[in-house]
Amino acid sequence: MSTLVETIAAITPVDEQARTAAQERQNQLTKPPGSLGELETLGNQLCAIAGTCPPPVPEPAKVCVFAADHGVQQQKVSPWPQEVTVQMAANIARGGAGASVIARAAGATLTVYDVGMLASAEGVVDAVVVRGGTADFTVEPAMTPEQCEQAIQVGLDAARQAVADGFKALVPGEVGIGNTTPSSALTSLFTGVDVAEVTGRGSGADDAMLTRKCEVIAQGFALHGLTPQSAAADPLRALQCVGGLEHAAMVGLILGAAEQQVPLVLDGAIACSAALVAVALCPAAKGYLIAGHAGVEPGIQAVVKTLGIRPVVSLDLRLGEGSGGALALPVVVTAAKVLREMATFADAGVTGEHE
Ligand SMILES: Cc1cc2ncn([C@H]3O[C@H](COP(=O)(O)O)[C@@H](O)[C@H]3O)c2cc1C
Ligand SMILES: O=C(O)c1cccnc1
Repeated sequence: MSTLVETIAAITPVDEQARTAAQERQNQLTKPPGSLGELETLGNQLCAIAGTCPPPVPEPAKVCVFAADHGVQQQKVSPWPQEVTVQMAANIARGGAGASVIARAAGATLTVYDVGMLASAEGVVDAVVVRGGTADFTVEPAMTPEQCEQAIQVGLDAARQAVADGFKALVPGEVGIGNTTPSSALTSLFTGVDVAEVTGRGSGADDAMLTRKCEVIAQGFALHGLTPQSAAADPLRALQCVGGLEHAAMVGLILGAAEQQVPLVLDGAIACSAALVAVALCPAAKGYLIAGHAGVEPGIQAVVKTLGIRPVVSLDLRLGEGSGGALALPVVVTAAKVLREMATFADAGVTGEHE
């Protein structure tokens, strides 16, 4: 079981030579060059991740859903009662949630990990860091440094186990009532974009609640002395002060995927905010990230812009749970198959020269 420090040291940048080889192959395939658009870019990225062209087909995939509760919900930042986290974790594990259905449709396996809900839930892996979840970050740091480290380790271990079990792509998912508030806090810190611009209605906040979410985040920043500069200098402290246990676990999953050199297909605003922390900790991890979808939460846009990645699907989702990442999986698989299965001009006897 290697630690976060060892994992970061083991992550290598993706292979740019393999990306170049992939682009050359794209140009030999029986299509006008560039005609498969961003599917080509995605296929090329899969080659860079695997270090080989054509790339392996990234299936089967595993969706790892981390479930936790949030002390900041004491400030009423979500319209839903906190017990919904446990209830939904059980529902996701049972197969009845949105992400369960979408993962099934994509042929992906989904596992739910409890990293700190109010209570245990049936069918959910016990990886509890602290029962009851984080502390209210308007009063004290959300996590102790040890809790934060332990939650990251849950994600790292989940990634390693998944790859050891034969999974070829990973999707981070989450459930946690109130978790769009810590997500917006992290996204604002690591993009430098104003809190108001990256904070949305989450699971249904009205205007008054939306305003309160922004105020609560500002309060947290003031209490913990957090600025984009301090977050960049010490990303773990920012995560520990205003993040959530599931955010920390997703940071671990993302870094674990990069270490294992498998593609990591991001979900919505919450997973995207964790990706920013992972990349702040280890810039080389960026090359392994695929933006699953462009959803409704405004934070997603700020993240994909900062990371320079383009969402695969855009269907106005605002669910989380890993749903948007899972929905993108068939497209990611297709991008690999194009490079593996399309005939070249030479193979097919099609004239490749043109004016
Ligand atoms: C029934 C239900 C199912 C969900 N599945 C994901 N979320 C999503 O909504 C929550 C975040 O939004 P907020 O910050 O507004 O609480 C998280 O649980 C997230 O996974 C759900 C929310 C609800 C209510
Ligand atoms: O973008 C998301 O993942 C999201 C949006 C709203 C609520 N929960 C999650």
